[in-house]
Amino acid sequence: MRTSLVRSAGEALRRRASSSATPSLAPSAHTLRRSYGSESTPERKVAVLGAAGGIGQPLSLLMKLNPLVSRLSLYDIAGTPGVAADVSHINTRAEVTGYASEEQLGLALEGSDVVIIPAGVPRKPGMTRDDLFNINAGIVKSLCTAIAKFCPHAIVNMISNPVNSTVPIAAEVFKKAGTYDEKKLFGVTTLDVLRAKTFYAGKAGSIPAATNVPVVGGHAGITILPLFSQATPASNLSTEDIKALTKRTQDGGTEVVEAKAGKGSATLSMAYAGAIFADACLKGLNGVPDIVECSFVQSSVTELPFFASKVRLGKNGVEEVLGLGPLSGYEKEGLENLKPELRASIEKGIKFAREN
Ligand SMILES: NC(=O)C1=CN([C@@H]2O[C@H](COP(=O)(O)OP(=O)(O)OC[C@H]3O[C@@H](n4cnc5c(N)ncnc54)[C@H](O)[C@@H]3O)[C@@H](O)[C@H]2O)C=CC1
Ligand SMILES: O=C([O-])CC(=O)C(=O)O
Repeated sequence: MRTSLVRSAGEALRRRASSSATPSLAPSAHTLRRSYGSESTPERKVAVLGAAGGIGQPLSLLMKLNPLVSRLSLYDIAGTPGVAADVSHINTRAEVTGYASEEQLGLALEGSDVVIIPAGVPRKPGMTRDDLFNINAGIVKSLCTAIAKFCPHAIVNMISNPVNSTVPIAAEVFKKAGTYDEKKLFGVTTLDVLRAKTFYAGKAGSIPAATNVPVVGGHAGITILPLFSQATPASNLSTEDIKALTKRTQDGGTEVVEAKAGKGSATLSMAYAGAIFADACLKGLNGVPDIVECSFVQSSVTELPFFASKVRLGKNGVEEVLGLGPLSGYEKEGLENLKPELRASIEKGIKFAREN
């Protein structure tokens, strides 16, 4: 039956395989200890909600490859069995289970350490992220209601747009349920950071993987504020170049939406970004020191209640929300300009959650 619990199709096969002489590509316990610095790698359950979607599928694949994950729970309202069966055949540590209907959402969530949410509709050309609000706000609200019930202590990585509103919606749902922990709710803005790094490296001639650029604010248009004055390695790009890089970073999502011409928005780069951020959360939970990523979180860095900036991750989620550091005149101006839009999106989310 479609709605029945989809135990990973290859479980029996996998058990047989792991007890056979088949060489495993999964890292040995020794490698794990070496790589992650702790005595043993703890059991960690990660749930992906919206796992059969454009982001969900490659993200599920990447989480299956992550040696920090021991259980991978894949939930979607459509198409989960195929994705779960497919991903489950990869011979890595995580045991995969698929859940294909709302009645199974509780099982999907129970015991989760990290819940990643890429469920919801993506943009088409001509739309803003806020145009997704009417559909995605309800989806996020119902998923977060279930999280409050079945895994109230999980870290939540919100990908569904508009992130500037869906994170405040999640916070309100958790507050209503009495489970809100501001240290555990994250809007995923990692893709903005990847774009800023890539575009900057292209212009400055630095190695993309060795380039760093903090991105602060929010996750839509001008609310995305890359701080190229803090980029490393430093360069002496012209003001015009910095303005063009800023605009390209802010419009990065739209660039992909237009290139896909009606077939959705960023999925592959977003899956990579989501996997990087979830990995950082897992490392933080496992006590790996100095894990810092930008994320949209409850914040007192500005007068806005939620704001993206660098965040130090630890055993309880957010360990410290870091300040903005020194800003250029152009960035200070960008910061002031983004505040009204970001405030309005936050308030829209809060209002929706309180009234529905
Ligand atoms: N934070 C970010 O940087 C980014 C966010 N996004 C956002 O991520 C979201 C997903 O994008 P795509 O994967 O491309 O969309 P998609 O349409 O390909 O996949 C969405 C999936 O969510 C599922 N879904 C819908 N309602 C659900 C529910 N109630 N419970 C569980 N699953 C449900 C659908 O069945 C579908 O499989 C969109 O809102 C998009 O705007 C996209 C790119 C970057
Ligand atoms: O632009 C979109 O709609 C999807 C998104 O958030 C991104 O790619 O940054």
